[in-house]
Amino acid sequence: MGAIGAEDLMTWEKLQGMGNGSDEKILVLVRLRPLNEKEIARNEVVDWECINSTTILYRNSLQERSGLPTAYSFDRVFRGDCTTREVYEEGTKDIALSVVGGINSTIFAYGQTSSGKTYTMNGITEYTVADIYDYIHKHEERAFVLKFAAMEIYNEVVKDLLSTDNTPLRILDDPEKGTVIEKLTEETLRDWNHLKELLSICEAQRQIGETSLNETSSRSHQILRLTIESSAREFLGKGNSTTLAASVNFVDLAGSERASQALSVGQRLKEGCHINRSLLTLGTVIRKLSKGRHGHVNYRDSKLTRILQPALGGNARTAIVCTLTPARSHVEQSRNTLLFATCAKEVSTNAQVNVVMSDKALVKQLQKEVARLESELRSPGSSCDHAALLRKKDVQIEKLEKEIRELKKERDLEIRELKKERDLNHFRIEELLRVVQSNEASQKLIGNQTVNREFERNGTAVLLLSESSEDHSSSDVVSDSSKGVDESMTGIGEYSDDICKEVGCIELAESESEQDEMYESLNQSNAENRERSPNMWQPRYESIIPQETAGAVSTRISDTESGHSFGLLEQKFQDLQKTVDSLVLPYPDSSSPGPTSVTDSERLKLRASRSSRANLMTGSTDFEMPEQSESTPPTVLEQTCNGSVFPRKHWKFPPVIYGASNECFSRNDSLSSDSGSFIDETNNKNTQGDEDIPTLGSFVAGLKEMAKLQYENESMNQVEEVGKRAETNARNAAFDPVQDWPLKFEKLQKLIIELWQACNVSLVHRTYFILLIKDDFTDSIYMEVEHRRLSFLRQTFSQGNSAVHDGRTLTLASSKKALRREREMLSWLMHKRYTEDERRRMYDEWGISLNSKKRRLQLVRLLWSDTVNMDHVTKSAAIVAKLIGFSQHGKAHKEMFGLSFTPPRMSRRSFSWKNSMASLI
Ligand SMILES: Nc1ncnc2c1ncn2[C@@H]1O[C@H](COP(=O)(O)OP(=O)(O)OP(=O)(O)O)[C@@H](O)[C@H]1O
Repeated sequence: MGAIGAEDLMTWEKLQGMGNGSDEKILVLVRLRPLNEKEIARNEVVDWECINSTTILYRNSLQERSGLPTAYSFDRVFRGDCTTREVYEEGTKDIALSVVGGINSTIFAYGQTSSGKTYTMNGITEYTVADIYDYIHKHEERAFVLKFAAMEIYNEVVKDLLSTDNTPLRILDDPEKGTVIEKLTEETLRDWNHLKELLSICEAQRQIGETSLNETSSRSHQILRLTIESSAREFLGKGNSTTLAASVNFVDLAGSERASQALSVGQRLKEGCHINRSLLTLGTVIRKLSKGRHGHVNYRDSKLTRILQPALGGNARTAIVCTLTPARSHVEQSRNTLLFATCAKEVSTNAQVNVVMSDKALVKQLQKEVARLESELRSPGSSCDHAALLRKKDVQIEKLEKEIRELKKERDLEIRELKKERDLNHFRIEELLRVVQSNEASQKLIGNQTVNREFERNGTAVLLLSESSEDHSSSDVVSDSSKGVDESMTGIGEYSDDICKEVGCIELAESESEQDEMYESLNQSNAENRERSPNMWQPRYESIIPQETAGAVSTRISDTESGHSFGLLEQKFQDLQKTVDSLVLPYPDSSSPGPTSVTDSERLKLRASRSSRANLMTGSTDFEMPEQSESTPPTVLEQTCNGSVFPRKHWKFPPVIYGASNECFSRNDSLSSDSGSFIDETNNKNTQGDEDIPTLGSFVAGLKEMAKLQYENESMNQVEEVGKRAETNARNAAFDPVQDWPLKFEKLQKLIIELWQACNVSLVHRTYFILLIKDDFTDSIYMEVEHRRLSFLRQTFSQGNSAVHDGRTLTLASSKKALRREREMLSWLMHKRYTEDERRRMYDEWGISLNSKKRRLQLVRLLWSDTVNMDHVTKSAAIVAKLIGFSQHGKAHKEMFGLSFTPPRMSRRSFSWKNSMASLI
């Protein structure tokens, strides 16, 4: 069964003028019956009046004041004196007879018990069937087949009224036919009399129920279904006939006094045990449908609504006759019936003519449809439309693909950034863990150490912490007493290295107040110690506390634009340090004695060292030395090279020299960030220890300084550079700085290594540099600047000139001397960092006889001596790194100290040092 085609519809419309497949509201009729005998006997008052053909009015003066509506309008209302014939003719006939034209229809009778439902429905059924037969007789050109079925729904059980078998019937869902009742008797009517017989059977069946159970008739639903199929006689037997098929349902519902509860709330809903489920669901379905066909409609909640689903918002024309009892005593039920009717009149159905086509007719129909579509495709206008549509779609697809590509790119970038951040965090955590572990180890070490104070040969007092467990090999002791290095000095190195250096590198940002407190503590302790031993603390302070710090650099440059940006970088750096601090804490200090026994002097030293590192790393400015430092004799270097005295500037290692140009080197206000880590070379001959090793912090500060100076220089030359750039770019059109960097890196690295050697640059500096600065393009700025500085320095030295840096004059001779001192210090550290076995293996590897003297010194002198062999360079760097306690986590160090930076994406045309520097900010 399916919707009829246009031609068939026209045929039907000609016949009936209806069934065009559009939405149609349910027809709602209200029939008021007259007072019955009992009611008259009770002197019931009639409160309802049909004031016209569509409106019924409640006339009770008391109720009028209750605020409830008094007038109700419907499609048609019938007074008590109206006959059923009138109700049929003027109300339901049109809908009921739709069935002959292939349109499903349903007529409901709804109302409270004894309101006249059965009375009305019996009449309507009879008149309809009579009219159907009349129609059949008048349309002999068509062959009709009538089938009749009847059922009753009681207590949600479906019963066949044409069968004596009381077995409940099942409701099934058929994919083609929709909802069907299994095994329901369907009689093909022979004639009108036959139908009358069947109706009698139904009545009898219901009658049985009525007698066996009180009120059954008012609590059961009866559905009489008449199905009509019709075909044009001329096509019958030819295989191409079209059949119209539809059913009309006559539904006599249960008494609505139960149904009213479905429309009520509160107290009445509690009477659930008496509520007829099918009526309740009918009310709910009608209410939902009255608000439009939105959302789920619970047809399947009851047998009635499931069976009559097409009549409730589906493919059917529907009429509801609401019957009313006029008596005042039933006013509440009457109102509920009118409420239901009001909802029902808002419900729409969509009836269509149902046609059953023979296979042949179906093929013919399909062929016609194919022909129509082919002709559409062939017509030039439509194909042109298709082409245009396709082009439009193509453009849309392209646009979408582009958007997807963009989004993908953005996502990839984000992922890359996140990965970088993750890696950085990973390294930071590893580094922190390492430092925390070192810190713990250091604290244990302090607890185990014994405190010794000895006066050195030069009369300087130092605090010695020697580990009782330390086993020193006499063969490895540097015997040159003139160097002032003694085995008993080991403790200093251990102490400062484990506590001051490693912790100092991480334990960075001290608050200003804490620094002040430390400074006071230092002064106080100094004063006390001066009383005990006037010179005792002096060298120590000199060796530990820096005069200028990396922070001084940022302060100094903060006036300039580039300095301001550089300051931001420093700020970033400090933020990181704070985070590190929070992770490293609690750290034993004088205010919170740790579990180990640490003397005041040890604590003092610890704090002094901490302060120095903190000061160095945080970039705090002008951490003034205790006044004793003022009396420190000027270094030989300072006196001989510069001719003037620079209090508190002490150099022990070959200087790490930075500076963009002559002016930069000679700037008196340029404070070397690493100077603070160099100690007096004359006064401290005997106090050498690895605490004197330039820290990674100082190295980093130096790198930043040189990069910053380069940036400043670039800024000054910017105008000039812009002019040259076009020419350079044109010349280097095929040059990609990023892609070509690895090659350039190799060349630069070679040159730098040679220059280090030529300029006697500190081995520690070389090691830091080689381990931190790799062939990553982001490091290119440091490589370039280092190369420029060294080139300048070698040129200066070769001309016999001296370079002035940080107020100090540097010459080839002085740098040589400093390098020699550094080698001595490193040789002394060798027995600390390497076991005897390890040292022996190294001597063997480096071709040093085990019987020879000063083997450590011999080895250290070999380090960094070959500028061509990269294997030699790598091994040298590894050994120096181990000696100075520098971990190989180059990347972690770079990230931690803010050395790593990603240059902005640059094209060949825009590449410049300024861009590289800008990315530092
Ligand atoms: N319009 C009417 N004119 C005269 N008598 C009527 C009318 N309507 C109903 N009656 C009479 O009222 C009585 C009850 O009618 P009917 O049985 O049709 O009510 P009902 O609503 O079907 O009740 P139930 O729900 O209990 O089956 C019947 O005796 C019937 O003849």
